[in-house]
Amino acid sequence: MKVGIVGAGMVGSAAGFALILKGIATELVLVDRDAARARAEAEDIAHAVPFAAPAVVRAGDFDDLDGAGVVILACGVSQKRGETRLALLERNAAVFREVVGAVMAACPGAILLVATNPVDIMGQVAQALSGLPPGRVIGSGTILDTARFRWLVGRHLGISPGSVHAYVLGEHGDSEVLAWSNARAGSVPLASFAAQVGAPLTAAVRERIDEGVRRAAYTIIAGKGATWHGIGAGLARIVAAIRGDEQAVLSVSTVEPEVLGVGPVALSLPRLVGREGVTATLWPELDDAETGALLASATILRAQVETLRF
Ligand SMILES: NC(=O)C1=CN([C@@H]2O[C@H](COP(=O)(O)OP(=O)(O)OC[C@H]3O[C@@H](n4cnc5c(N)ncnc54)[C@H](O)[C@@H]3O)[C@@H](O)[C@H]2O)C=CC1
Ligand SMILES: CC(=O)C(=O)O
Repeated sequence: MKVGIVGAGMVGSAAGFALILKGIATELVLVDRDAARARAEAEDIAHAVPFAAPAVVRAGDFDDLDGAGVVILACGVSQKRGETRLALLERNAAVFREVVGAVMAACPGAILLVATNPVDIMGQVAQALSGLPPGRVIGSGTILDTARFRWLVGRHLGISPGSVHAYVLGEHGDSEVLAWSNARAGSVPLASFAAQVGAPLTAAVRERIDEGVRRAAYTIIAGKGATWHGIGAGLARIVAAIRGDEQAVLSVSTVEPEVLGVGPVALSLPRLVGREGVTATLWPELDDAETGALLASATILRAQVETLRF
């Protein structure tokens, strides 16, 4: 599959590297307003091709996105130390006003995969600017938070994160909701599994894991200025699901007409992802506290959208 990436910074280039190493993209085009950066990243990623599957990697202009099946939008500003994702909204909405029309002119048939923060609202902006059906504009949403959740739970239980079936829902941001009540290890409810392996999920353990997921970006940004490896792998996972028409259940963000009475709003829920993008939302069973937290998250996102004109 031909994949385009607009924004060849840390996130865009990490996604490109993951797509090449995993053999998901056969052609990769990097576009950035800093053309020298795009050329340098393309050359660096191309040097990984001899260690992976055959692929063409190059820098280009918007016109070179022609024929792409997926275009990843990773352009714009990122958080400085201590800054929230929501604080980026106005600046990145201005970037999308420049970029989305140019992408659509070059490849109207592509699925847009948004990584730029605040990713839920940027996905909603991209959907409105592109005029594409909601399922063809996918925000990476909580794919990364879900990975962080599974990794921390797996480490606590001493099992593979791949055997942890648990999701983070709502905003990719401070109001996100860790859905503990329906989480499982293998086919066993999480609390029962934890008791069986002698690693109970006490309130203190849950709080530590919640903090580890919710604050991960802040902690990593404090240490190295930005995050990129995790989201790069997450974006590659979503593209793989599209390319393979997998109908994979992934926590990604799309615009819903309403969530718990709030809308239209984009946030993450478990969704089916395949060749046509998102084709279904799978409403999870949540307890009252989680439902309340999801409603609060939807309300925060909707209030931010209402500050924008697009
Ligand atoms: N969704 C997620 O889970 C995550 C999202 N992010 C977000 O991804 C975005 C990118 O982050 P980084 O790659 O670290 O930033 P970066 O600063 O390294 O890269 C951004 C790139 O966008 C380019 N750019 C800016 N305006 C442009 C325009 N009008 N046209 C073309 N290119 C343009 C810049 O030249 C730069 O190369 C940020 O909004 C960040 O918050 C970061 C990590 C995780
Ligand atoms: C920066 C960001 O959104 C993250 O690492 O979660």
